[in-house]
Amino acid sequence: MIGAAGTPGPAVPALSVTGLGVAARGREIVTGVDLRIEPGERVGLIGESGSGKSLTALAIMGLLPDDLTPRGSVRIAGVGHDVVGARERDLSAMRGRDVSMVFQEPMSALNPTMRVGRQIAETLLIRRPGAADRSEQAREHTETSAREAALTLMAELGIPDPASSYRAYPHQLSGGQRQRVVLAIALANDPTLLVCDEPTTALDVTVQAYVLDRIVRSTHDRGSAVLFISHDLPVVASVCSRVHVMNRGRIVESGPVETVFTRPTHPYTRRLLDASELPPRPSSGGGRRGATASVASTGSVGSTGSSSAGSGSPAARPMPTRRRSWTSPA
Ligand SMILES: Nc1ncnc2c1ncn2[C@@H]1O[C@H](COP(=O)(O)OP(=O)(O)OP(=O)(O)O)[C@@H](O)[C@H]1O
Repeated sequence: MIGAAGTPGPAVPALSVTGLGVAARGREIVTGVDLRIEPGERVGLIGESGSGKSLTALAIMGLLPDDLTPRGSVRIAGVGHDVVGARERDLSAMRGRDVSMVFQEPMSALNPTMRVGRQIAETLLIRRPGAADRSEQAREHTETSAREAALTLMAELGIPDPASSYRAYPHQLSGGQRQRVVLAIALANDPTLLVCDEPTTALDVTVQAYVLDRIVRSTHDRGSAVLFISHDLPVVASVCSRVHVMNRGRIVESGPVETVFTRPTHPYTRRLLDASELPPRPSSGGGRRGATASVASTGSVGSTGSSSAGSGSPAARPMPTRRRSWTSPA
């Protein structure tokens, strides 16, 4: 395990999930999920549609709908309570401060009637301890610094012309720009853990590479751990160092991306890989054509570098750019 600064990390994991289950009307949909993510580490969660990835993510965020019941344990570094069974007040304090989430569709995470810069600045203000109690003058100063911090974040995430984008409403931005605003909100308080659920699936492939690159770089710079959910295996290969494979609510295989994607042991993982756009494995018979292009050519995610998260380079490994919609490998 390697910490964000390239030195052996502390014993406390960023995320520790033990025996997580999610039940609907007594029927368990997610069962016995164990996950551990070290500080600064990026870990993928893959599996076909309906395998339970999103429910796992929502349970980690304490965001399950009322008709679903979690069990087991979800601990996040710096949070003094278990997420499972916590009060809504504690969960809401935790979200945005210790853990943030980026969903597939940015519009669902943004307030359509508020300027985007204001939405980023408010996240900074709300989470700043004591912000509401300060004198008017001190508060004004805090608001000015929040605005400046929001502009800096927007520039960091490659939102063009931050000063004028700050004043834009969500509908005035492109999908890729909106997702970068969501990312800015998610990263505003340097969360311990960022959960990404198909963060680039709705984006055009060229924008996708750029947004992925920003996710990798910005979380690396902050030492934030990432749980990265995707059905797109090349994307997972480009972002993550370890991966968990989920099938029918259970994790069936886990390991370093390089191992799982080249020498899978579970038949379900093999089927997933065979249906993916990853280059053929030596043992897979070579029936599939491998993708040839790498995002390295765009100077983006996965150009070179170590496959270990937080080891100095934010990049993981080359990512083939050809992609298609997921279909069940079964
Ligand atoms: N509120 C609910 N009540 C009952 N079943 C649900 C509920 N929400 C989700 N499910 C079921 O739980 C299973 C897992 O859903 P989940 O959304 O976690 O899958 P997923 O792996 O994220 O799929 P996708 O990649 O399509 O998002 C699915 O069969 C889904 O229909």
